[in-house]
Amino acid sequence: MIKNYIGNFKNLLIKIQRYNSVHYRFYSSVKDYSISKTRNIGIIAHIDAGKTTTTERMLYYAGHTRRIGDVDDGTTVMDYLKQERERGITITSATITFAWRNYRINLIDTPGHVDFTVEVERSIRVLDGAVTILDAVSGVEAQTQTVWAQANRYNVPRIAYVNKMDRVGARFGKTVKEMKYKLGAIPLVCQIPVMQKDNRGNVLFCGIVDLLDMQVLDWNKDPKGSIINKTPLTDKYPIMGIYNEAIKGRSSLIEALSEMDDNMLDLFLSAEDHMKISVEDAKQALRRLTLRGKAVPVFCGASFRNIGVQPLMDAVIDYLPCPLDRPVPIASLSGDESVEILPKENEKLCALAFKVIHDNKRGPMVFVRVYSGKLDNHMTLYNTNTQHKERVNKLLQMYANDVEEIPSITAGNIGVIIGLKETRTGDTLIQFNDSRKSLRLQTIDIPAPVFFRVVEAAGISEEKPLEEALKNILREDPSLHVHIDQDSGQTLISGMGELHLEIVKDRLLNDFKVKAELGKMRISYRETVITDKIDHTYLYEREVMGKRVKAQISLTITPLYENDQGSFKEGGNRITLNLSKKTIVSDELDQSINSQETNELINLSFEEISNAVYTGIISSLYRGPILGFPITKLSINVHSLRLFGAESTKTAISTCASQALTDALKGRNLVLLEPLMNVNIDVPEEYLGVVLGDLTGTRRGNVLGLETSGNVFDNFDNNIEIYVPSDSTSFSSNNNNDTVVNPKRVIHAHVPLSTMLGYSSSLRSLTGGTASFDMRLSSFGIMSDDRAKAVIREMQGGF
Ligand SMILES: Nc1nc2c(ncn2[C@@H]2O[C@H](COP(=O)(O)OP(=O)(O)OP(=O)(O)O)[C@@H](O)[C@H]2O)c(=O)[nH]1
Repeated sequence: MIKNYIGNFKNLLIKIQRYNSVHYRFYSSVKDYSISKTRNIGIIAHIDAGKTTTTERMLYYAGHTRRIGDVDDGTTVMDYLKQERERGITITSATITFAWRNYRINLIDTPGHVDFTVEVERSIRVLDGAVTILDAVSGVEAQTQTVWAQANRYNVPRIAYVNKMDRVGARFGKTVKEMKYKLGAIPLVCQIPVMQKDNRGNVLFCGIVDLLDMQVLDWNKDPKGSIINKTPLTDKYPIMGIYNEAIKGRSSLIEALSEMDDNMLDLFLSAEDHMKISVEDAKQALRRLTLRGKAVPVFCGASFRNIGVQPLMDAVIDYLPCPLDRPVPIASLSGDESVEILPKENEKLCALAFKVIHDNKRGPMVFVRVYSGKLDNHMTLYNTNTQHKERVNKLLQMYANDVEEIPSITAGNIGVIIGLKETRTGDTLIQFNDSRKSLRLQTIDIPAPVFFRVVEAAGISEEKPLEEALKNILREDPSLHVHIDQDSGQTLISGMGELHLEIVKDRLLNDFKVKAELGKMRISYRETVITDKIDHTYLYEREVMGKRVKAQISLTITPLYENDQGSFKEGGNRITLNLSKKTIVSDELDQSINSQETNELINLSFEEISNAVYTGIISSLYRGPILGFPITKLSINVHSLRLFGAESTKTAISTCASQALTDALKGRNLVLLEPLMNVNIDVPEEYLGVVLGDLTGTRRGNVLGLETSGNVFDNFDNNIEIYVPSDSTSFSSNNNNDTVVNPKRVIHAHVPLSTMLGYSSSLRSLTGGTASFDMRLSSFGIMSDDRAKAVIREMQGGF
């Protein structure tokens, strides 16, 4: 027995020496759970709602950590990038796996800041369900609405957690109301808060009532909140009013469930009393409705005080879907064909790389969700986007900044691959010997970057490391773009916001240790032409390596209609190739249209020729004639291409297409466009005037609407009646009554981005930190002559 023990210990030491960053854990193993016992969930919310604080508690209660990390001290497990700890915000989505009630939870913590919405979107893409955290004082904030809409786009079932119930001014009922009014959700309240007065008369949040099993839960026995005290709620309970409120809450919940769920309706009709409906039946009905996206179960707590987190973890298991509960993903094959990707281990492998992180020791870490089949260690893969063969060196399970090596990742699970050299965020991976080489899972749309900065190496010896570092950052972050300015030769890096590029700078200098300088933050403008219609034919003729290359292209350019955003991929333009195989090739001797197939005359397929034309048009759109900003808002229709003789190459065709477009725009009425942002500002009534004045004055904002937050509930046309616990009863926080104290107004406006630089700090100083805002690119608008001249002067003054 002792021998055995020593033998095992030696093995363990050998393993530790072999790979010193693998941590062998003795708690909460998460292996071998079936797909139905897996939950891939995310936490989405407004900045500072308490995502990281809540997640840290989840890890602690699941036994994954031995102490509770604190955002304010910079000791959290989830925010593990140096910049995240320093700034106390989440930038990259850390993925973490832990076990709860014998289920495996793969949890993705997502950033709340508006600059990182792409990060949220790519996480939502791979989630099966989400926990929305709301701040009980601020309620539903602007960014909550943004992330809620993102989750709607992917039909992600959600539960909600109203956090910070311990704060003065916390109002659970008002927050529930706002969920219905502002988010368009049907919130079903599953818990109500227990509030109690202390000796000094302050009302404190000290527990919750579970409306399903009618028990009072408190965490008073253990300051770390590991022990939950449960007491059945009866009419003898010492806090006045709470029993009646709970009865009202339970009957409303059962009624709402019966209105929406047929099984529950049957039970409801046959039961004499809603109290007789079992907890299990109610839970099942709630689960069915949540999975169908019909309702959102609502819970409450104060994570920072260690109250309410374990019931939330239970709710993740009870109400959020396993991969089998989700619609089967459809992947595209070449042409119009598509295939269902079944979540089964014995199917062919199909995985999506949803995140790439560069790790100094391990190299690129590719986070994947396996949709079907099984991904084994050392497998040879095929990346259908880059069309490269890739080899798996190691598979890892992540525990935030801690890892465990695993032999495989099965269908429905999330893990990390080490060893892939070319894979980027959004790529589809299959097994190398799979014949479905064009199989692609749907990827996310990435909004156009609106800021850029020049980045320069501090010396010649730093150029290579800078190039390498930028390459790695680009693989990680698809919302960043790097390109070389043709006139100045400078490298420009563009992204989604000021903070986004600030973090890139931090990472280049501190993580990648590159000596580089970054120029001023600049707005990324666009260019377009004001015209009715341009018909243009262009002849390209060159001598290339002793051979004469000749091609002719005809195209038509028209502006896109006001509401037509164009295609993301095509930079807000719409490119149509109206080429048919029979009209492409002409014999030089006989200029008439030749009826032969393309490949009989030249060595290129029709697809290669079309791709070359497309690439040429795209490259020309990338750099406009005024200041070299991308061209946008055009519809370009290429309707004829003639190749003369058999010598045409793909490069020659691309160059012809690119020059045809540039030539067509020469001497036309070209204008500069500036990014216009959709701005939503939550502001207390007393600061409304000052914020509006600032917005419509120097910031040139155009106010589209004003709403009152919270009180407009009745306007919402949603005929399911929902239960809203009163915020005015004796057990509720601080004796607030239902009338909104400090009501907030929501300003919706269109504002040029150029006037919104540094807006967070000026809004903070205008409102004493009581307002919050959310900003997204709406469109690109034409600039006035004066503004355009000023921008041209500024840009020509150098970067
Ligand atoms: N009073 C109180 N404060 C809380 C509670 N939960 C979180 N906080 C505080 O709120 C602040 C923000 O918490 P985080 O957990 O970093 O919020 P987050 O949503 O992860 O923030 P981002 O990652 O930046 O989006 C910190 O100062 C926390 O200590 C709570 O239940 N009560």
